[in-house]
Amino acid sequence: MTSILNKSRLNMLIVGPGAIGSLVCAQFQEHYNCYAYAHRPDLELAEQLINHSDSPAEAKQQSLQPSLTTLKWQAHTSIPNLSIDIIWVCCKAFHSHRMTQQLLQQHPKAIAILLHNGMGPQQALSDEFAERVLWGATTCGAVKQSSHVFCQTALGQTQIGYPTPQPLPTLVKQLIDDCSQTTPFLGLTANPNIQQVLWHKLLANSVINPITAYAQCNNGDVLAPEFTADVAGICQEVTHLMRQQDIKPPADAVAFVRSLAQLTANNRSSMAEDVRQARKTEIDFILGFLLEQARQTGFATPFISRWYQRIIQHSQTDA
Ligand SMILES: NC(=O)C1=CN([C@@H]2O[C@H](COP(=O)(O)OP(=O)(O)OC[C@H]3O[C@@H](n4cnc5c(N)ncnc54)[C@H](OP(=O)(O)O)[C@@H]3O)[C@@H](O)[C@H]2O)C=CC1
Ligand SMILES: CC(C)(CO)C(=O)C(=O)O
Repeated sequence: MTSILNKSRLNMLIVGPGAIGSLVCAQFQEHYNCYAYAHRPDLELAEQLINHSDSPAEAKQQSLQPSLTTLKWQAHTSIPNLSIDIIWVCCKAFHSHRMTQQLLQQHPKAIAILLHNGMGPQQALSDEFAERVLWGATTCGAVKQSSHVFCQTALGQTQIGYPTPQPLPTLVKQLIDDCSQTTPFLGLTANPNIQQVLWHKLLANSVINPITAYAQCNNGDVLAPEFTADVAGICQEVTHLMRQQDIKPPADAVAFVRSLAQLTANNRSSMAEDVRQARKTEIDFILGFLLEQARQTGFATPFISRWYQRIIQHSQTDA
């Protein structure tokens, strides 16, 4: 008999019930109670996730029918005194610290798993809540298709772990185990070196996101000769900062970033979309975070500084 069938249903709270939040709900709703944190009173939850068994492009080519998953989540405010076991933090990086801090205080049994892009809130929350905070990074992709529908655009991997090596709580091991036995939406795995995973993702986001946001182009356009010097310059600065933090950079940082740009060539980065839709970007948690690291060590970062300024001048900055 599987582990899923042996246990009572646990309560999960999804903070930021957007694209990534809908994947978390789809992944766990059969065996866990999924609640979406209502950060505003008029929040309407999406009802469906369109999921292709393969990449959407491949599915289209092969005329595969997408599968539809009905999302069974409820708004959290309607259930007072609910005891939460797991908090999935799927909001944007600029909401993460305040929301997670508040919810971990309100739910003293809960463990938070942070899935947003960028860096900064992770360390601050671990400093305050220690082993109640797990760090995560996902290569899954999802977008909003209409007001009540999200679409999974990439079936990737979601890695979670503690920033310093220590055993995962039984409950978290159970989640990973359960995921491996059901339809994969998140591809959840444990990684004892999650800091490295997050820094490598930060490297990619430091190059692809600002360039695509500023030039309003697809990820693949970052490979164009006009950006070669910027790609190399940002990579050189980020890898220097990684080494200063004792994080091992990819063997060839430029090749690493270029291969990700190639892999996601027809996609638009999250920052490109945020700028296009005049939404606040996560620049302060990507290049802003790196600028703060550089400031602390006195390392000059002309490429990071230039691209940070470009995005700040180019985008909306309100909360
Ligand atoms: N989508 C993707 O493919 C990927 C996204 N990521 C990262 O995951 C994170 C989430 O991205 P994504 O799901 O795309 O973003 P979405 O915009 O789809 O979702 C964010 C959600 O947060 C909600 N929100 C707004 N304000 C608050 C608040 N104060 N407290 C809590 N929640 C709030 C939004 O609701 P409202 O309707 O009010 O705006 C929305 O439901 C980001 O860091 C992103 O970079 C990482 C990899 C891939
Ligand atoms: C890896 C990349 C650039 C994929 O689009 C991403 O994480 C983002 O858009 O934020």
